Amino acid sequence: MDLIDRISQHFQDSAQTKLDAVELLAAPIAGAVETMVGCLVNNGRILACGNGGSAGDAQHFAAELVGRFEAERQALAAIALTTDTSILTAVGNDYGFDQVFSRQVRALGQPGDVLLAISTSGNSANVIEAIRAAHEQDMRVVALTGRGGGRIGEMLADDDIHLCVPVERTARIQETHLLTIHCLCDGIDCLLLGVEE
Ligand SMILES: O=C(CO)[C@@H](O)[C@H](O)[C@H](O)[C@H](O)COP(=O)(O)O
Ligand SMILES: [Zn+2]
Repeated sequence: MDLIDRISQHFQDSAQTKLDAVELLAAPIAGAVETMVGCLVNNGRILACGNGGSAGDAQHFAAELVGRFEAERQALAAIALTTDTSILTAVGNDYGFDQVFSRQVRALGQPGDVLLAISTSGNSANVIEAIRAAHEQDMRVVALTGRGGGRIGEMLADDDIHLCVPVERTARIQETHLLTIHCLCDGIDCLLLGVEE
């Protein structure tokens, strides 16, 4: 397969993964939008975490809420737990890397806040610990996972929301996570502003 063929295959696979997932994910994404808007209008905050590409996704989401997505609106309260290198190194060094997000959830999270937990495998220990801390703080969890959901899928509470991309390949899961994040941002704007397009 030459490079052009490989690139074409990536585009085909990515598009197909998204098309295959829409039936499964549309309703729970809408539920996640309602949960997030309910949190935000009650002065709650959305905390977001993940590793590697998913750290980038957490930051992307927070940027679109604090800044904006497509429509002009008020700033919305979202914090990526992946950005403060002093906190990440201090907590990682003193308590272990598994605690880098959970410690921040315990510091910042309040009842009624939402944790956006992102893991393609559903098995990252620091994301699992963050979910555990969120439950202790009476926060709701919206989990973006893949590959069947892993341990995260098994630990979610009944009123949490699981958005699991039903494929194995990390790149495809991440690409569908980003689309999902844009659907969340669009849905939040739609409910807050009545944005049509
Ligand atoms: O972006 C990629 C691979 O596409 C990597 O940086 C990937 O995010 C990292 O290996 C993460 O540590 C994977 O963690 P997770 O998604 O399984 O929770
Ligand atoms: Zn990646």
